[in-house]
Amino acid sequence: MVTASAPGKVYLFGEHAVVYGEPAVPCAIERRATVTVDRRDDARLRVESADLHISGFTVEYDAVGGTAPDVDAPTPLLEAATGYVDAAIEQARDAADAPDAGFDVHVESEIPLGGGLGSSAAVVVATIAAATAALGVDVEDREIAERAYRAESAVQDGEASRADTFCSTMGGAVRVAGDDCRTLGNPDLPFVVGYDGGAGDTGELVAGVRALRDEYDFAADTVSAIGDVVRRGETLIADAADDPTEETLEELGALMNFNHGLLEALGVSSRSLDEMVWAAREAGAAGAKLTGAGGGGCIVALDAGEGTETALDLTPTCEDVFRAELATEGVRVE
Ligand SMILES: Nc1ncnc2c1ncn2[C@@H]1O[C@H](COP(=O)(O)OP(=O)(O)OP(=O)(O)O)[C@@H](O)[C@H]1O
Ligand SMILES: C[C@@](O)(CCO)CC(=O)[O-]
Repeated sequence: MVTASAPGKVYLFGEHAVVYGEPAVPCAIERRATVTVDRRDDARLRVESADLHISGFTVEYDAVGGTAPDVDAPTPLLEAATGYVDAAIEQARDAADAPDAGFDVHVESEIPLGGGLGSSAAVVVATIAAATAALGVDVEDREIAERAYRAESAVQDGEASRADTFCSTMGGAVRVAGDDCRTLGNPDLPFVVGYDGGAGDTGELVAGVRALRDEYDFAADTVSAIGDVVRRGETLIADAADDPTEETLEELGALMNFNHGLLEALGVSSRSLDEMVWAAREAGAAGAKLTGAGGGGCIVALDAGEGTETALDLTPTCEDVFRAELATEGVRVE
């Protein structure tokens, strides 16, 4: 039995635009997905996740030959339950050259599903790390990240960037542009997260932005403008390494506000996300924006004081609010 965990993330800047090669800066946060795998004697895969909203639901199916799982549940639900774990196990088998390896997989996660905190990336990264360790192969972090990207990309029909999976693997703040993935160290940023209890469909939201960008030059320009915001923002990250000054936080916050406006223009915000963003700003946050794919889920604000937490607590559309510590450690075998 091997257990591995990997962190979720918030985007300081750059989601969606990163799908088109612009840079993005996600930061790993101390909310982790933990995956335990057990080798089986056969080639089957059994996935168990307490966090999926299909209570008591486990799936067991033949991993070889694509035999459909023998359970009475609608296909989309099944795909949601198994898709990412399945693709991650496929990557682990490939890394270990063990195409017939079967596993019992147990997933536990502190990351809300589809809420913009990178739940799928964390599950995929932790699954690959646990399963490769169980198969006795030593896989470097960069290879885990690349394989996790391939797994996400396969599930999301090729519409994924390397940002979520690289960040979850490496921890800290990272910069991703296309296949250029770098670590940026551990900025000391006072992240506050507000969660509306909802979720967005990443695939649909990414497809929506693509359609806008194809139809309107100004939508393509909006995507490029997000890239400009990121290029400006990343120059401030080094200043935020240790006890950032108020000016650094103010400028980072202003750029986050700008980034949110551009995402809003691309149609990926929602009323509840906007309400939480405004509650944070009015409470004195240096800046606030949605994080991740959008549509519903989480916002991230920068506020070293108590104001944003108090204001979000009082915001009717906000279901949960918490201070998010940077996860300096990425994936780890426990
Ligand atoms: N604990 C879990 N157990 C099993 N599958 C999970 C778990 N958490 C996430 N997933 C899978 O990931 C999917 C959500 O991934 P999706 O990329 O849509 O959102 P996200 O990663 O949380 O948000 P974002 O991409 O906006 O950061 C779920 O539908 C499920 O298939
Ligand atoms: C919307 C998006 O940019 C981030 C989702 O967390 C999609 C991706 O980068 O794969």
